[in-house]
Formats: sequence, C-alpha cells, structure tokens
Amino acid sequence: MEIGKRSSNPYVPKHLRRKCTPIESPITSSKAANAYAETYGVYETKALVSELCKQFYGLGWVLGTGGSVSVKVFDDKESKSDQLIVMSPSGVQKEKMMPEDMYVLSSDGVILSTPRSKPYPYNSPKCSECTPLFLQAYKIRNAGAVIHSHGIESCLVTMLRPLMKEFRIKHMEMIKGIEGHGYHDELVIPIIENTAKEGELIDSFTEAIRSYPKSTAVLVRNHGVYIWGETWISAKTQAECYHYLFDAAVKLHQLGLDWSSTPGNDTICNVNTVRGLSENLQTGVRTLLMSHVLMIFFVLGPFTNWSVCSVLRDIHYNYGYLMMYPKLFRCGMLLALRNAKDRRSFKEIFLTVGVDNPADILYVTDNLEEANDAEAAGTGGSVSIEVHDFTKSKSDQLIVMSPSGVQKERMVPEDMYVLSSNGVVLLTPLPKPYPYKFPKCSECTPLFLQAYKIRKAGAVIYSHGIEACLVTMIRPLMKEFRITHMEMIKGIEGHGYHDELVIPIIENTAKEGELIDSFTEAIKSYPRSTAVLVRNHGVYIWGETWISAKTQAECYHYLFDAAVKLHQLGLDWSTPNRVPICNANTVCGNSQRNVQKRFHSSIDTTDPPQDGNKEFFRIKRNTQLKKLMNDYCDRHSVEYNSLVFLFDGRRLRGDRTPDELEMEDGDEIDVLKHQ
Ligand SMILES: CSCCC(=O)C(=O)COP(=O)(O)O
Ligand SMILES: [Zn+2]
Repeated sequence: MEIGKRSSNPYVPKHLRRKCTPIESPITSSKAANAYAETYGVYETKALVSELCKQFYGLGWVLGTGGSVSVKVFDDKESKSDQLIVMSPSGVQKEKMMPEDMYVLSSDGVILSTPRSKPYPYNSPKCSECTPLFLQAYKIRNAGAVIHSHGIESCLVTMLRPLMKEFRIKHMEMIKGIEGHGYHDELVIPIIENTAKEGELIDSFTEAIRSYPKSTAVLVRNHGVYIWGETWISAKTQAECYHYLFDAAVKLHQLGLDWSSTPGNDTICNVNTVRGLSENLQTGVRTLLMSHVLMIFFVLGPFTNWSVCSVLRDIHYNYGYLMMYPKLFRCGMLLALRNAKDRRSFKEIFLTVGVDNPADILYVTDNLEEANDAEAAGTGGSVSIEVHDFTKSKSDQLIVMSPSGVQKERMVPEDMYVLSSNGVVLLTPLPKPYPYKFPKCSECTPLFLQAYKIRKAGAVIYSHGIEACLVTMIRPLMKEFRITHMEMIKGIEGHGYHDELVIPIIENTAKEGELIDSFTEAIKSYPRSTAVLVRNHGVYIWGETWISAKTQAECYHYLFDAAVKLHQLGLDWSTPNRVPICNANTVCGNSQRNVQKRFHSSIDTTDPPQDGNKEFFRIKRNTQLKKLMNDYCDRHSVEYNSLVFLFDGRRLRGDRTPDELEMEDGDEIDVLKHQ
C-alpha cells in the first residue's frame, strides 16, 4: 500500500482519520492509530477499567490475578463495531491497576498500545488471556463491555451439579436485572467445560453465545463466568445480579432447597444485593438535610423567584459542606452543618468556592453566631435555622428519594429526587451523558409514601440483603416471619427481649409498584411491625428517623441471617428452645391457620409413639408415598391439591418411596394447607 494514499484506517474513528498522519501498516505501527490511542476518550476508558478492576477485586471477582475487565471506548461518531477496546493486562494484581497499565486494541483485536514494563518483581506486560473470548462477545453480541469474573459463587454453582450444561433459575427478583428478563422469566445460562488455558475455551464459548442468544453470560465450569452488556454500566449491573443469583443458588442448596425447581405459590424463589447501606444512607441523610434547606428557601420559601440550577457543587469542607449554585445563576448558597469550623474568614471561604462578591451568597446555617459572622462578611443575606426543627410537621416535610436503576455506590447528593410529602416530584436530577440512563425516581416510591403517610415514618429503606430474601423462601407458605428469644429483637422499635417479633410477608409481583395493595394492607394489619418482607425479593423497613430506620435495618438483617443459620443447623428459629426443625413448631411458626395437621409415617412399626399432635400411618418401604398422602386426605375429607406435604423441609413428591428418600421408622411428615 502506498503511504499517504490510504483514505481510511480501520483502527481510527472516522472523524480523526482526516487529521491523522497516513498509516504505514494497518497492523502495528500506525502512527494515527497510536495517536488516537492516546486521546482523552481512551485515557478516560483506561481510568474506568482500572477503577473497575479495583472495585471487582474488592468483590472477589478478579483475584489471584484471575478475571479481567474490558470496555469499548465510546465515540458517538463511530459505530460500535469500530470502536477501540481497552483491556486489562494479564497475570497482574488487579487491585493496583492504573490507567497506564491498560492495553488498547483495535475493534478486531490488534494491539495498538502496550503498557510500559515495570521493574522486578513485576512480569513483562501481557494482554489478558481472555482477549479472544472478549472479542467474540464484542463481535457476535455487539457488546460495549465484557467482564470475566472468578467470583467463588459463579464457580460453585457449576460444581454443585457437575453434569448440568445450563444454570437455570426462576422466581428471583434479581432476574429482572438481567437484560431482556422479567420476574416471571426463567434465567438460563449455558455452562461450558473448563480447559487448561483460557484461550482454548474459544470454540465452546463461541458456540454457547450463538446457541443462547438471550443470555448475556457464559459460565465456565470450575472456573467462573463471562458477562457482557451494551455498556459498562449494563455489564456491571448484570454482573452484580448474576453473582447475587449464583450466591442465592448456593445458599438455597445449602438449605436443602432446589434453586431451579418450578415454584408455584408455595415454593422457592429469589434474591438481590445492595451492600454499603450505611454509606448510601449517609449520602441520603446529607442530601435530606441539604434538600430540606434548599427547598424551604428556594422552592417553597421567600426565594422562589431566584434562578435554581440543579447542578450543585458539593465541596467537602471541614465537618460540613459548602453548596452553592454557580455564579451564573446569580445566587449562591452555603450550607454549613452543625459544628462546622474553619479558621479562615468568610471572605476567604467565599473566594475558594468561586464567588468574588459575597453579596451573591445566601448563607444558610443552623448556628446563629455563624449567621451573624457571614452577614458581617457581606453576604447577600443570611438565614439561621435549626435544621432538626423544621417549621413544618413531619407529615408535611419533604422527602428525598434515591433514583431508580442506578449504580448505588456512585451516588452523590445531586443524583437524588426531592418529593413533596404527598409524592409530587419537586426536584429531578439532571440527566447524565451516555451510557447513563435517563433519571427515574425509585420504583419503590409509592410504597415508601405509604410508610411515610400511614406510619408517620421519617425514613424508609428497601433492602435486597440476601438474608431477607432467604427467610421468605425457606418457608414458602408462611405469611409471617416470627422469631423469639434473640437479643437483637430489642433493637426493633417497641420490642423487648421477651417479645416475639412478627413481620408480615407479602408475595412478590412482576413490578415493584404492583405491591402497593398487599403492602398497604400489611402495614395496616401489623401496626406493631416496622418492616414488611417481600417473598423472593427483600424487605421494606422504616423508622421515625433515619437513625431509627438504619439501626432497625441492621437488627432485622442480623435476625434474618441468624434464622437462616439456625435453619442450616437444623434448628427452628421460631421456637424459644430452638427445637429441631422436624417438630411441630417448624411448620407453624405460629401460623396455626396454615397448619392443618402433622402426621407421622410410622414405617413398618407396630408400636407407634403416643403423641396427641400426630397421626400415624404405615407404609411399605417401596410403596409410593402418594398412597399415604391419599389415605391422609381421605381420612380428613380434604382435596389432595389443597395440601402440601413436606419431609425435612422439602416438598414431598408422591412418586417417591420411603426407600428412595432414606426415610426411617418414626420419621415425620408435615402437612400444610394452601391459603
Ligand atoms: C489464576 S488465573 C488463571 C487464568 C485465568 O483464569 C484468568 O482469568 C486470567 O486472566 P488474565 O486477564 O489475568 O489473563
Ligand atoms: Zn479466568
């Protein structure tokens, strides 16, 4: 090819090609390509991939050097199939990744930029071994980002059922987080067999992604998982959901439950994880405080005619925060939290926030002395308020809500919604550029509003903590979670050590908003409860203040976790003396209306124990249990379909025999009645 004549370079976006020096070779030494590989967009993507590596290391997804991350360099002037690719390097400490450690590849996998070598004991740089697989996901599925995780849960689910070629799971809320799936969809992920080297997976991997067009992941047995999405946000969000589902599957298996069984009303289902609750809460609370002040003065108060811009500059400032509108909008606001201290004069402070004229500033503080000082420094006005003593009653106070479908760990105050007490959205966050989605207020809003209204809550939390989900799945027919004799019950408002804690459980629906009726009924019917569990989903918790909601949330999660662990240990969480779970209390956990009867299948015995709670049946070891179940129904004149038979906490199938289930003489079967 003649140098200088080439009109287009496949490795460089079109808008840059004109400016670039003609390339010498399309493969390696393209100056144009290299020049492009140094542009800001590429640098930004390198920084993003290195940040994700650190984050995923913390989650246990990329550790022991295994696992890798790759993101396409977004460029709106280039079709996605031509965009450059940033790849993490191979065999490195992922938590130490820096932007300059990254590889840049052309869309078809030619290395355009290699990181510099580092001194001993670092190895020479090498591009991720996963590169050929990532390239297939980019090419065949038009992905914008691909993640390879070694998360232990992704490995374990493939090992628990070593012959299975697919991972299948149903009725788990977090399935909704996987692209193209709703709550009622079954999630199916292909499993391919591992090979000695990552690159050798290429054929089976390619076949899997072609054969499962609905799947955005491929599991590799005894190894991990590959996950991709249209953007890095989609890939990361889905990766969180996939790991949550794998974790739930492993835990359900430990609990003796089948994660892939087709659940009816009465069987198993799902889970989700939003960790770092306390950081989110802190952000929420900070925002709550600021937004109250903001709204009182700028929207509802005397300054309604001032220009309000939603872009806030939030500067951490000693113990407090400075918040101001850009000068462009002719107003500034500075909010100092209680105890904010600074040795500098107010004039100096104003200069540091970019306002030359103190008169442009409205200074808001909860401290009268500070307000006086600020006014003396020439502010346009100063207001002293007691931040915890708003002029309005709690039922009239504004509400700050977190947005929907976002990366919760990246939340900043300006991402929040502000609602009136009756749910009218007063402030919407500004949209962010691609690949962020258009802002949307939390789908939980209608339910939160009910807790605010009916229970006069000051804060509401909705948690997908996996333990909250599991407690509802272990006893699929129970309409209440009951627990007694646990110290942490004292942390729940209105409860002492000797009180039984009772939380209503409502059934999950395809959409969050559809829970509204059962949620409202539950909070009205259980006036003592400050929580509502949603089966296969999570828990709503509220309190008089954010501290109360958060403290109770910690106690509730502790109690759910303890219940799951007691169950794993074969103990019944709902009885004071923690009797073994085969005893009568297991099934009822109070709910007498659910418990029809328990009977005892006394197998091949002539001397059944005398126990008034039980009935005794005799059956041969190789006779199908449906005979015994039918006998029970006949004896009580009830429909077979109206009952559920459980053995060792698992649903009993009529076509099994006592031999197959290794039943022993004296074993007990629980009978529950459908509601
Ligand atoms: C213990 S890591 C073995 C190789 C592997 O599975 C892997 O994911 C390596 O990825 P890298 O990006 O470090 O080549
Ligand atoms: Zn790997």
